[in-house]
This record gives sequence, structure tokens and C-alpha cells, in this order.
Amino acid sequence: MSDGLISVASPPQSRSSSAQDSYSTSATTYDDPLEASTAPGGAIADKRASKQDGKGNVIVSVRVRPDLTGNDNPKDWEVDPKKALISHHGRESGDYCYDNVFATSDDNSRVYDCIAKRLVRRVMEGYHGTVFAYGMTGTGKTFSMQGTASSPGVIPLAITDIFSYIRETPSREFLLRDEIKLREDSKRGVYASPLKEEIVQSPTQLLRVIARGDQARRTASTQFNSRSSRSHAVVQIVVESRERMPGNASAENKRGGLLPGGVRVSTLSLIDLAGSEKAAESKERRTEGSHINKSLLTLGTVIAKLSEHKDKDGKPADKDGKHLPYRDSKLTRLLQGALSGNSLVSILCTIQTGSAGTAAAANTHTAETLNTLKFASRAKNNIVSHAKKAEEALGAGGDGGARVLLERYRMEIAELRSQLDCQAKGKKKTDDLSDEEKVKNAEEEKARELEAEQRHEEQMLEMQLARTALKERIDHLNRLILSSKSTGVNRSGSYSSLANSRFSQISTRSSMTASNSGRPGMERTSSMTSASSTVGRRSSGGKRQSGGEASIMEDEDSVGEFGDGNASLAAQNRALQSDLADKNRYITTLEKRLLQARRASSSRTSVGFGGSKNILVGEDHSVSTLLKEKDAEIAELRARIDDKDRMLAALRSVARSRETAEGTVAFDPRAPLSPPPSATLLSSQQTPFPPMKGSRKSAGGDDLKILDDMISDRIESGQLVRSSRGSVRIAYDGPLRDPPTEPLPTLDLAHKQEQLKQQASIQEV
Ligand SMILES: Nc1ncnc2c1ncn2[C@@H]1O[C@H](COP(=O)(O)OP(=O)(O)OP(=O)(O)O)[C@@H](O)[C@H]1O
Repeated sequence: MSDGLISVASPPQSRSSSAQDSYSTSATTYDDPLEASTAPGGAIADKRASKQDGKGNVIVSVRVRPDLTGNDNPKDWEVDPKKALISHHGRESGDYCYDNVFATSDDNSRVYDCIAKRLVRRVMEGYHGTVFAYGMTGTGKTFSMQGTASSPGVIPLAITDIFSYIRETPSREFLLRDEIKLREDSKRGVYASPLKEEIVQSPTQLLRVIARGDQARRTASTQFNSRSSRSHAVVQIVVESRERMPGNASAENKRGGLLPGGVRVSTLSLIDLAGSEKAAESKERRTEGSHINKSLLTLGTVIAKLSEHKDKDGKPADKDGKHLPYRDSKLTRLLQGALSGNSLVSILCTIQTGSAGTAAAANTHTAETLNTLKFASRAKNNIVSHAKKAEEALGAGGDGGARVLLERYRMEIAELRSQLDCQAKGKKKTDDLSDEEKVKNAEEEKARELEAEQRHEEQMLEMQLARTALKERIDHLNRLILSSKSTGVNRSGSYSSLANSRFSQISTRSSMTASNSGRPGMERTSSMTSASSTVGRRSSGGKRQSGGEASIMEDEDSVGEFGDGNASLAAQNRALQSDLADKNRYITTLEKRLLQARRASSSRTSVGFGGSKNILVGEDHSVSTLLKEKDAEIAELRARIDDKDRMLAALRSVARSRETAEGTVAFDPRAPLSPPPSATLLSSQQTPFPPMKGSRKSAGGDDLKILDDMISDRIESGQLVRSSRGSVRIAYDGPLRDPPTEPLPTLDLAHKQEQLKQQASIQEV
């Protein structure tokens, strides 16, 4: 027996690995009491002993690679798979008993069932598990761990079982990630590849991830070392699981409705170490500081020291009580958990018992094989595992919680759901706010519309008020205009009254002149004038009318009183007087027409302006036009008056010429209706009133003086009577002629012309 490391022979395997529950081959068992009864009877005591000292959690198996020459039964080696015994006969003879010894005929499936299947199950249940292969280069480590397409190794089979277990365990949910793959070569030492852990959801995906890592490993090996065994390959699968909601939970609850329990995290490490023979032989490489050799040597050293000594706390220590040098290499650092007893461990050592060719090669090969067996024996004897189920990490607190990806994911999911809820609430709130804003906007819009409507109404009201104000202003202005016009009209009316008054004055003066003359024609003229004047109405009494009528008759008879032979001159004077009377009548008629026109204009203006407030400004033009027409009529009347003046002047000139030609004519006092022409002219020229100005005075100044002298003579003779006011009249000579109570209107053309001119000038103003 080689160095006494292998103390417990592994029982022969009895079952295949095709079935999930067929894992019952190992002589070592994990801390499952029910498993003990299933083991072969001869190994029960040893297994119980292993369980008691914690060695039951460590499985050490040896696989013998077939000999390429077909010599699977070398004379120095005896392999008994059933007894899990390898015996070497020769210089270093001995029996090496392990938990499992696989013959050359055993395939990968069987190897997996014996060394890893149950471990994988335990990992799925919450244990940490480590499976690594150790052996000489070319002895079938990779073949056993990875296998081939037709004969998958431990890793693919473990992956298959992992997903099978997940499918068969609906009460829990799992999360798998290929976390770390340590690579170690002579140049870079141990390094992680890939550096990024990946979540895997299917065996194919996990295998693809592993294949990428293996490809990287091979590339590195090709670059730095032609031999792939110069590096390690570590596949570490982290399994997180937690209990699901009851089966009747809805699909949504199955995803998110987790029970309040924590997340269980376990790790399955599958390691394909570099060729151990180099670590054992190549001192040269060790002196070069080979990381690979150092790791393997450190691993061997650690394993060799595991059970030799314990520290004061009972933890593995070296003989000096010092801590084991796990940190001397990254490999031992990685495997520290497994080697220190916190993990289930399964060690597969591969050997090749066949011929290595030459004798030297055969000796080297045998020595290396023996070293592998010794390593396995030490591992079997020294590694004590007290692996327990990993504690469920509750919540996210602490480092453990932070390391739990599932918990992190759960928390992240919860947080995302919270955010989603918040977003949904926010969205709802936003929607609500949007609705509120819409309502608010609608209200604001409505308010704006109302405000606009009110503003519009106010504007309309203001416009209406403005229009009203403008209308009032216009009306006011119109009233002002009308007032101005009315004032003019009223003034016109006042002027009319005034004019009537003045006319009455004129009439009074005329009556005085007529009284002086005592001619019925004057009375007739007076009556005509009085018809349009207040004074005239006063003078239009029945007595006076009767007197007037009588006067007319008397006028006809009075001619004979002045029958002095100057009848023609008297007749001419009468004709002139008659003509003057006609002119006066014509002037009176014109005055009446002018007065009527002014009244009509005033009436139309008053009716037009006072009857409607909406008078157009254009109507002023009609008034103005009417006024202009009246002014034009007045101007025409003035022109006619001027014509009459010129006619009178011509008549006076003719009378003077005749008087000059006929000499002095004796005045016939019997002819009162036939006063001398000079008297008539005197009267007509307002003698004894102030003489007319201008050409009129100069035209007949001498003649008038003569006539004045004649009138004075007749007054002295009693034929004419001068009143106290200066007017002259024919002396009263009998009862048949009532003296006039009021002065008869006399012809005072010049004075009337002046009045008309004054009236016209006032109208123009
Ligand atoms: N049990 C076996 N049955 C059939 N062929 C095997 C077996 N074991 C190994 N081989 C073959 O032996 C060769 C070397 O095997 P493998 O590469 O697995 O050795 P290794 O120990 O991994 O070497 P290294 O340390 O260099 O990686 C391979 O071609 C492989 O197919």
C-alpha cells in the first residue's frame, strides 16, 4: 500500500448512471442518513466512520485510462473496480483503495454517476460542491470532465442534471450563472476568463459559455505553451434558488409572488487541473516561478497538511499550527472552501497503467501514476468536509444578501415594479393631471371665452356708449349747429319781428307821409302793407277801412280841387305817385315774399332739425343752400330796388326838366291828391328828414330845395299842415274827411331801401 494514504477501499460500483436516482455507487456519502442503508453491506461500517469524521463528504475516485496499445492488464497493476482497489506490484507495490475505481471499460456516464451526480444534486439542494480532476497529462482528465460529443463528461452531464433538477423542482425557482473561470498558465498565471459572468437559461447556453472559455484556454495555451495541460480550467456554476408560491398561484405570482423565505446560493466548481506530472517533476519550472506548478504543489501541500494538524480552533493547520497556505496560489485560494471542509468534494484522479514505450518511460510513467495515487490517498484521508446546506440569504442586507443575485434581481424587480408602479401612478397622475389640466384648460378657455365675451360686450357697450356719446356729441354739435342755426332762425324771426317792428316804423313814417299827402292811394298802399304787419292790422279797422275806401273816392274827386290848368303836370305827378305806389306795392310784395321765404325756411329748418335726432350733416347744406338762395333773392331784390331807385331818379330828372321848361306852376290847393311833383319828390326823398346821401342828394339837391320852398309856402298858406314830428299832411277841410287817427303810411323808398339793406346785412351776418 502506498504510503498508507488510502485507508478506505471504495466499493465496486453497481449501477449505471442513466437514471437520476441511480447514484448509489459511492462508498462515501454525504450527510444523508438514508443514503447509508443503500450502500453495500461490507462498506457500511467504514462509511459510518467516514461520516462521523466528516470524510463522508469527500469522494476520491481513480480512473484508469485505456492503454493505446490495447494492453489494459499490465503485469504490475491490478485494478479491481468492484473493490475500488488498485494494486501495484513492483518496486513501490501497494493497494490503493478509493471510493471509486473505474476500469478502462467504464465510460464517462458511469464516472459521472459515481463521482458527481449526487454531488450535483446536493449542490442543487444548497450545498457547495467541487469536482476536480487530477492526474498526469494525457491520462484522460479532460476526457473525463468534458468528454466528447458521443461520450459527454462530468461537466455536460452535470449541466444536464442541473436543468433536469430545476424542471423536476417546481416548488423553487433557480438562477444559474457561469460566474468565474480561472485560467492559469506559465505566463499570466491564474486569470479569469471570461471576466463577465453570464446568466444561463439552458444547458446549451451554459455549454456554449463553457466552450468559449475552453476556446480561450486553448488559445492561451497555444500562445504560451503548446501543451493544453499547462493551464487549469475551472467552471464554476452558481446556483441560486428560492421557494416559489404554492402551485395554485397564478402565472404572475409564480414569477413574482415569492414566499418570504430567503435565497439559497450554492456553487458547483468543476476544475480540470493541469498535468500533475509537471508539478511533480519540473523543478526547473518551479524555479522559473511557474504559476501552474506552484499552484499544484501548493494544492498538494495543502492537501497533505489538511489532516495532519489542527489549530487551536480545530481548523486545519500545518504541523506548526500555522494556517494552511491557501493564499500561496490562486488555485488553492479558489479551492480553499472545498479543501477547508465547507464543500462537498469529489476528486477524480486519472492514471494510465499501460506501457509507456521504453523502460525509462515506463518507469517515469509508473512513478507518476504512483504519485497520483498517493495524492488521491492523501486527499481521501486528509480532506474532512463538514459541508452543510448554505444558509438562505434573507433580504438584501449584509454581504450575503448583496451577493445573492437572485435576491438582487428580486429586489431589482421589486424596485423596477415599484418604479413601474410609480411610473404608472405618475402616468396615471400625469393622465389625471392631464385631465385636470384639460379641465383646467377648458375652464380657463371657457373663462377666457367668457372674459372675451364680456370684454366683447364691454367693448360693444363701450362702442355703443361711444356711439351714443358720439351721437350725443353729434346731436349736441347738431344742436349746437341747430342752436346756431336756430339762433339764426330765431334771430331771423326776431329780425322778422324786428323787421316787422321796423316795418311798422316804416309804415308809421309812411303813414305820416301819407297823412301829409292825404291821398287814398297812400291809404290803399297802407292797407296793403298793414295786412302783413301788426301796425297794419291795427290800422285795418273797420272805420279806417271805410275811411280808406272813402279816401279812394276822394282821391278821384280831389283832382278837381287842383284844377289850376296844370292838370297834366298834376296828372303826371299822380302818375308818378301811382307808379311809386306800384313800386311800393311791389317792394311790399317782395318783402312779403322774403318774409314768407324766411318763415318757410325757418319752419323747414326747425322741422328738419327738431323732428329727428338723426339729422344728417348734409341737411345743413340744404339750409345753407336755402339761405344762399334767399340771399340771392335778397340780392336780386336789392338789384331791383336799385333799379327802382334809378327809375325814380330818372323820373325826378324828368320832372325837374319839365318844371324847368314850364316855369313855375301855381300850386293848386284844391287838388290835394295832386300835390306838386316837388312835394311828392320831397316826400319821396324824405324831406324834411335828413337828405339822402350820395348821388341822390347831389342829383336833385336844387330841385329839392325848390320843392321844400314850395311846401313851406303851402304850409304857410294852410294848404299843408306840418305835424309836431315834422311830417306834413294835407290840411283838414271838412267833416267829410275824418282826420286820420294814425299817420298813414307814406312812400319813403329810400328809407325802405335802407332798411332792406340793413336787413340783408344782418342776414348775412
Ligand atoms: N477513458 C478514455 N477512453 C478513451 N479515450 C481516452 C480516455 N481517456 C483519455 N482518452 C484519450 O486520451 C487522450 C488524452 O486525453 P486528455 O486530453 O483528456 O488527457 P488530459 O489528462 O486532459 O491531458 P492534459 O493534461 O494535457 O489536458 C485523448 O485523446 C483522449 O481522447
